[in-house]
This record gives sequence, structure tokens and C-alpha cells, in this order.
Amino acid sequence: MFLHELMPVLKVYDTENVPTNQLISTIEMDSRKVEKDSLFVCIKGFQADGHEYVREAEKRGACAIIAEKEITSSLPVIYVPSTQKALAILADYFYGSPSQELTIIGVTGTNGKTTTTYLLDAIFKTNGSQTAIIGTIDMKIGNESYKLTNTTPDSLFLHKHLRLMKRKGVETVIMEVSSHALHLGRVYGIQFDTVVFTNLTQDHLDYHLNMNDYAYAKSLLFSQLGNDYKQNKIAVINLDDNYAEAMSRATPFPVMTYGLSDDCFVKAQHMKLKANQSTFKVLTPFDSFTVSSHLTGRFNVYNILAAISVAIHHKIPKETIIKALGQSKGIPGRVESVDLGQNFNVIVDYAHTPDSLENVLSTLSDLKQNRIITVVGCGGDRDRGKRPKMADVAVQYSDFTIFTSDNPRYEDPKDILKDMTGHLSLDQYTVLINRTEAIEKAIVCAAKDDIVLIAGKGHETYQEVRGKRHRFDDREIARTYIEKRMKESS
Ligand SMILES: CC(=O)N[C@H]1[C@@H](OP(=O)(O)OP(=O)(O)OC[C@H]2O[C@@H](n3ccc(=O)[nH]c3=O)[C@H](O)[C@@H]2O)O[C@H](CO)[C@@H](O)[C@@H]1O[C@H](C)C(=O)N[C@@H](C)C(=O)N[C@H](CCC(=O)O)C(=O)O
Ligand SMILES: Nc1ncnc2c1ncn2[C@@H]1O[C@H](COP(=O)(O)OP(=O)(O)OP(=O)(O)O)[C@@H](O)[C@H]1O
Ligand SMILES: N[C@H](CCC[C@H](N)C(=O)O)C(=O)O
Ligand SMILES: [Mg+2]
Repeated sequence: MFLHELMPVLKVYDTENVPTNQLISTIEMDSRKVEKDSLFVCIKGFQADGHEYVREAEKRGACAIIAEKEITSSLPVIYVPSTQKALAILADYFYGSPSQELTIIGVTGTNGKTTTTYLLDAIFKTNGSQTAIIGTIDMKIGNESYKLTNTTPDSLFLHKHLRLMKRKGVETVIMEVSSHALHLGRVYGIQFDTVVFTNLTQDHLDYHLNMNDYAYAKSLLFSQLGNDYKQNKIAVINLDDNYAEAMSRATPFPVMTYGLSDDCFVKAQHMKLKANQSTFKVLTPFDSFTVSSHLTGRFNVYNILAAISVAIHHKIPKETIIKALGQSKGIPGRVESVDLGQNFNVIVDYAHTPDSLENVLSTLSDLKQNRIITVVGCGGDRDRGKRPKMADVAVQYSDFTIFTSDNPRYEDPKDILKDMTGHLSLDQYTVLINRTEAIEKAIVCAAKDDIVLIAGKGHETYQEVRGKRHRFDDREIARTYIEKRMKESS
């Protein structure tokens, strides 16, 4: 592709210094990846500023620079108002607008995104579609899994990989869309077919100014749905959530609502929620059918309804939906049971917000036959306001709580734990900074039929301390101590 070709795409009309015969090999936003004839886009980030790496890009063979701030360079420099936006526009064009050729479903909300995308993946696969997932756990293209740094990667990565997915025969892409991604324009230019809103409760107030600002970021998925390329676009919205109206108002496209209240288009009735099985009747104005899933709890009924609503819109037969939900196994790190045949229950779950912790703990409370022992911490360099709230929820529902570390990052874990527990009375909990010791203690203390909930890290396989990720997997540690206890008692 010629550099010159990209100018009208960027709406740059002053092209005097842009050579007409310059071919572009790649587009890069990281100077360390620049190769001969790359077009380097300078992004101002939170740690570094791409404008300061122009020299390195030149040395590595870049052919031109896109900048939003005055820079000096021997190469042609094309100035744009926002390099972030320019990157998304360029990446989309460079890779031939792959999102127009794929069915793309975007799921946003504070909690339930990963779960809903996994359910949708199961439904679309059962319907015979080749699928891909992009999200917190990984990126999956068919049966291949790739680790990602972010739940929603940057626009360059996205457009590039959407093209790769198309080449590999993928038809449907189901992706989580985080509020950070929306705010930073990572999904700008992606042509979604269906967008989903799960819910909005407190999280990420280290990044967003307040709940309104956070909600506004989420609403961008709904307002940016508008364009002419695709037919039958729709927003699927949880009507029972306080922010449902804000999301509905943001989109010019039709809205399909779901939830438990009467006004919902897709709703659930006659719920029977057991430890390993949720069964309920799905009602729409035109149909009704019963579904069963291995996912536990009322909050998962919402995730299932979200997935069913999308499937109905995409004209997937109800028999296929029923089959896919019935067959789909649990999701890694989401209410995942660690079961070695011990006489108490150990559950690993990714609840890392007050609302998700409350949802999972109230579900476990309904199911409990004896005590609940909770192990939980809060991430460092993240929303401090959620710390005391998560601690309150933990002690409210648990007979015994052990507060511990969860990715302290650059904070002192003691400070995080102080934020969590400063207001609590001492007999409600204990603190063990070392997460392995906390898990060990919970397992040693567990009596017959107790439930040990290990919350916050779910599928994560690391503990992040001062920029380093040390191997750590709640499920592995739990297994080690359950085995030890079983050996000792046999
Ligand atoms: C706060 C935030 O979102 N940061 C993201 C951002 O990093 P950054 O701004 O620090 O980047 P930077 O290091 O300052 O670099 C700026 C620019 O200089 C360039 N550079 C840098 C160094 C160099 O030698 N040469 C060079 O060209 C970089 O390539 C980049 O283009 O851009 C990076 C690349 O896209 C992201 O990986 C990174 O996510 C970090 C890891 C992160 O932790 N993000 C979290 C907050 C996040 O986004 N989370 C949401 C999920 C939330 C949820 O669902 O709960 C997510 O979608 O992952
Ligand atoms: N619909 C829901 N409402 C409230 N809590 C939920 C819901 N679904 C899942 N949870 C809880 O939130 C945790 C995270 O769920 P999930 O991974 O599906 O959410 P997510 O939105 O992808 O989270 P993240 O923002 O970290 O990517 C689960 O382990 C469970 O405890
Ligand atoms: N996507 C979330 C994950 C939090 C997981 C928890 N284990 C933590 O590290 O806080 C975030 O970055 O805030
Ligand atoms: Mg997720």
C-alpha cells in the first residue's frame, strides 16, 4: 500500500511533503517493532510518549511518521489531531476493513463479559459457525489460544488479528470491550453487528473520574454502533440494571432488552438454581422454552439471558441454544470448583468488585450447608474505593474471612489491606499477606460441608509484584493443600 493512499483516509489534504511512490510495509505504534518502510504512529501513553521514539523508528527504517505534536524528523511527518484515532483508522484501512466481513459481537459491562462471551461462543459453535473470542482469559481462534496483555487490545492489534481470523475461516468474533478500550479508542472503527450491556457497578474509579464518566465510556460502544456498512444492528441491554436507560439512549439502533423484570423482551421465569445446575423458562413475546446450564447463581441467569438474546437476534434455533447451554462446561476461574473428593467445597472465582463478590457470596449463601470461609484481597494501583466495600461484603456473608494479597503491583500490600480492613472490628477477620498461607489456612480450617471461596484471581496464573509476574494459581495452591490435608487424615 502506498503512503499517499492513506492521506484521504486520514482526511489530510496538505500532502506536499508526502512522497507519491512510498510503499508501506507495516504500521507500527511501538518503535521497537519498526522495520524497513514501516509507518510509525506516535502515541502518547501513560508511561511513555511515542513522539520521543521517532529517532529509534528512523534508525530501524521507518518511512514516515504520524504525529499529533511538533517533532523534528528527517522523514515525512503527517500531523493529525489525534494519533490514537488515526491509528485506528489507518489499521482498519491497511488491513482491508476486516470487521465489515465478519459478524462481530461486542460485550461490555462491569461484570459478566467473559462469561457471556464464552456462552455465546458455545452457542455459535454449536450452530456450526467458526468462531473467535477476544477477552480477559485469552484470544481464541478456533482451537488455538493466545495470551493477551489486555482484555481488549489496541486498535492496531485488533484490525490485524481480525484480518488473520478472516483468513483462517472465522465467521463470528465475540469480544469483550472494556471501558478503558472504549475511552482509549481501541475499538474505534470496528463494525459491530451486536453490542451487549451486562451491568454497571463500581470498578476502575482509579481510571475514570466517577461513575458517570465510567458509564459514558461504556455508552460509547452503543453510540458508535452507528454506520451504514451492516444491516440489522442491535443493542442487547440488561433492563434490570440502573444504567440500562443511559445505554439505550446512546444508540440510534433498536434495543432488545433482557432480564427478570416483566417489561423485558427476553426474560426468565421459574428459576431453579442448584449448586451445579440452573434451570429456567425463557420467555419472549413469540416463544418460550426451558434451558439448563451448569453455571450457578442468579447472576449467571443474566449472563445466560444476554447470550440467548443475541442468539435469538442472530436467528439461531432454540434447539441449538438449549443444546449449547446444556453442554457447555464451566468457565475457567468463574465459580470453578477444586474437587479432589474432600468433604468440603473449594471454589475459585474471579470476583474482584464489590458487586461481583456480593453476587457470588449470596449465591453460595443460598447453597451452603455449613460455614463460608472467604479468602480475598484487592489489586494494587487500582480503584481504592472498592477496597472497604469488598471487605464489607466479605465479612457480611462469610463466617470467617482471610484478607490477603491480590496483585499488589507497585503498592505495599499492607497499605491495600489497611484500606480494606481499617474500619472493621478485629474479630471479623484475619490478615495473612502471603496468599499461599491464606489459602492454606482456609483449607486447614475447613470443616465438613464448609465452602471455601478464594476470590479475585480466578483464571490468573500469576501474582504481580513490582512489575514482575510470579507464577501463582489459586487452583494449584488449593489443590496442594487439599491433597496434603487428605493425606494427613488418611
Ligand atoms: C492504562 C492503560 O490502559 N495502559 C495501556 C497503554 O499503555 P501505556 O499508555 O502505558 O503505554 P506506554 O508504555 O506509555 O507507551 C506509549 C506509546 O509509546 C510507545 N513506545 C514505548 C516505548 C518504546 O520504547 N517505544 C515506543 O514506541 C508504545 O508502543 C506506545 O505506543 O497501552 C498499552 C498498549 O495498548 C496497554 O497494554 C496498556 O494497558 C496496561 C497494561 C493496563 O494495565 N491496562 C489496564 C488498565 C486495562 O486496559 N484494562 C482493561 C480491562 C479492564 C477490565 O475489564 O476489568 C483491558 O482492556 O485490558
Ligand atoms: N452478570 C454478573 N453480575 C454480577 N457479577 C457477575 C456476573 N457475571 C459474573 N459475575 C461475577 O464477576 C466475576 C467476573 O466475571 P466475568 O469474568 O464474566 O466478568 P468480566 O466482566 O469479564 O470481568 P473483567 O472486567 O475482569 O474482564 C465472576 O467470577 C463472578 O463472580
Ligand atoms: N481487569 C481487572 C482485573 C482485576 C483482577 C484482580 N486480580 C486485580 O489484579 O485487581 C483490572 O485490571 O482491574
Ligand atoms: Mg473479562
